[in-house]
Amino acid sequence: MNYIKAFAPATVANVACGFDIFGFAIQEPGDTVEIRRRDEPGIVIADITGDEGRLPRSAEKNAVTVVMLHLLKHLGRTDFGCEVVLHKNMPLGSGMGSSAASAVAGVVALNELLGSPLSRKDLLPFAMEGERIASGSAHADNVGPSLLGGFVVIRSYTPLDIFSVPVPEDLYCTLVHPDIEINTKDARYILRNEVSLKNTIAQMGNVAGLVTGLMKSDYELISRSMVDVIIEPVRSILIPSFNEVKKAAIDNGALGCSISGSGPSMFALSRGIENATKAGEAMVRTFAEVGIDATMHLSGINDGGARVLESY
Ligand SMILES: Nc1ncnc2c1ncn2[C@@H]1O[C@H](COP(=O)(O)OP(=O)(O)OP(=O)(O)O)[C@@H](O)[C@H]1O
Ligand SMILES: N[C@@H](CCO)C(=O)O
Repeated sequence: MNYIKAFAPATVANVACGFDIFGFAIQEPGDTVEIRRRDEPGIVIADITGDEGRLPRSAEKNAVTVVMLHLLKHLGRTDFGCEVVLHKNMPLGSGMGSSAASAVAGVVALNELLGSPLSRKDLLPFAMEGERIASGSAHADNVGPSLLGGFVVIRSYTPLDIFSVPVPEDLYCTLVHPDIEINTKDARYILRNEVSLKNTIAQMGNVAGLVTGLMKSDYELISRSMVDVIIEPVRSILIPSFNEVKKAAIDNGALGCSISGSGPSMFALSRGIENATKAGEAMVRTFAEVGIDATMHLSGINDGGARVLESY
């Protein structure tokens, strides 16, 4: 094989109460990567589309290629060379898992080109290196679901222990991206390192409630559990009209609404596509009231994750 084209989806990380431990994949948008074998060793970025020239062109600095360099080193394939074209289909600093989608598409494409020496799950630590370069933290709650699909729990980082939770079929996500930018690095920097016992107890109850609600298709329990008493109160100040947008989603039929990843995107979960549409439209209208354009993405939970689109 000489050529692979792969797609990796956007993701919603944290899912309200699960900072760094919960994430799920949506259907669209996502990044697409094309890689082509070349005779000389080394990885070269030949082109990037959709980034308005903002992303690094050096293979050591871009999430899409950093993960490939780590994988090649692990496999002892320093003789290998390829050319990479990245198609960015989502904004940077969006809270939609933009850097993660590039990293996952890159590592999946390269693994396929090399004849699939590693399983999907074994690619995770390499994909996490893309997050380290993008935000200074190798969190797995975007790369995990983008790679594996579905709703993912990271039970532990050391050792890495990740698993999937089944979700109700009629669960829909509305992801709304206001036209502003927040870097994950900055949004992590403002968090406190200490958490009170009272908030820890409340958060643990909601984490257990959300997983149980998803597994039992108990929409009421999902709704009651989409509460974040630790991260959201700090980060929501970075998003104009956060409280109004959240209220608009819930008043219009959403089960719950919170920050997607480190923001500024906000997501809502709803039972059924009609509620999800109504909630999303209300969220977009509420951002518009303060002069902010917002884009809505409506999707079921993507249970397949990244996929190879073409190979020859
Ligand atoms: N291929 C890539 N795609 C996106 N960002 C990249 C990529 N490679 C490097 N970066 C850098 O990562 C930073 C953006 O990452 P950040 O984690 O803040 O955004 P995000 O992935 O949209 O957010 P989140 O992880 O909250 O969903 C930018 O500084 C950007 O230059
Ligand atoms: N869990 C990470 C996700 C970033 O998308 C954070 O909230 O910083």
